[in-house]
Amino acid sequence: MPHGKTVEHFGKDDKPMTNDDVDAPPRRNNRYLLMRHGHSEANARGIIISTPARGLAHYGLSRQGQDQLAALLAEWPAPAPTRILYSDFLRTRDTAERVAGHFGLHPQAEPRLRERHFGILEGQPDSRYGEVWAQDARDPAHRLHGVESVEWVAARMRAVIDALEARCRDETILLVGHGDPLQILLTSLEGRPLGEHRDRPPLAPASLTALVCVEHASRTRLRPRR
Ligand SMILES: O=C(O)[C@H](O)COP(=O)(O)O
Repeated sequence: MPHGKTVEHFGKDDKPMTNDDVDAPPRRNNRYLLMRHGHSEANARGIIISTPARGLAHYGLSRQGQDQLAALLAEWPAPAPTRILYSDFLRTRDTAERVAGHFGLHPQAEPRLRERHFGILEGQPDSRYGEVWAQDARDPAHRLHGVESVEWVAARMRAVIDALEARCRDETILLVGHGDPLQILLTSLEGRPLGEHRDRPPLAPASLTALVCVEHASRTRLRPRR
């Protein structure tokens, strides 16, 4: 399959979008859209919020994140989801509920989509991600600072896809999650070494990535055409 920038007509209203990456994927029963939550209060404060104790009830979308969601929903650059699963952290729940409301769906909480647990770095400045990511590149099984290993994150994220493949057919399923877990999932699905997950361009808040799909043999980062 070719690599490079292409334009593909993709979506219920046939809006063209760019895709920066085209890979040969396995055939799947469903189409998947991966979404990072909108900009959050934790992102705004530059801190790591990775534990259910804090993340389930606090640190929802910032004003910037709410605006990102409104803009995305005004010009949704993908097929309409038929099912939405989300990490039950507040920032992802809020994101999922806004998308679900727009499409008239009832989103389902899926704890396996939660943020990677960053151990003793919880509440620390997000500048500390770098030391974990550096160690990830050396050893995807490491638990430096008590963080959840890349291997564990990959396993629980892959399990979500596997379960959906087993029970759903021909659906467009939106998974709303967090930066590291989604990057790790993509790296795993591409069959690349898990330690390379931060070699991918970072997924921006409120970004949408299509993981293809029955009809379309490509993996596509989606953007409305400006
Ligand atoms: O990838 C990252 O920078 C962190 O996982 C951020 O987590 P978040 O997506 O919950 O902000």
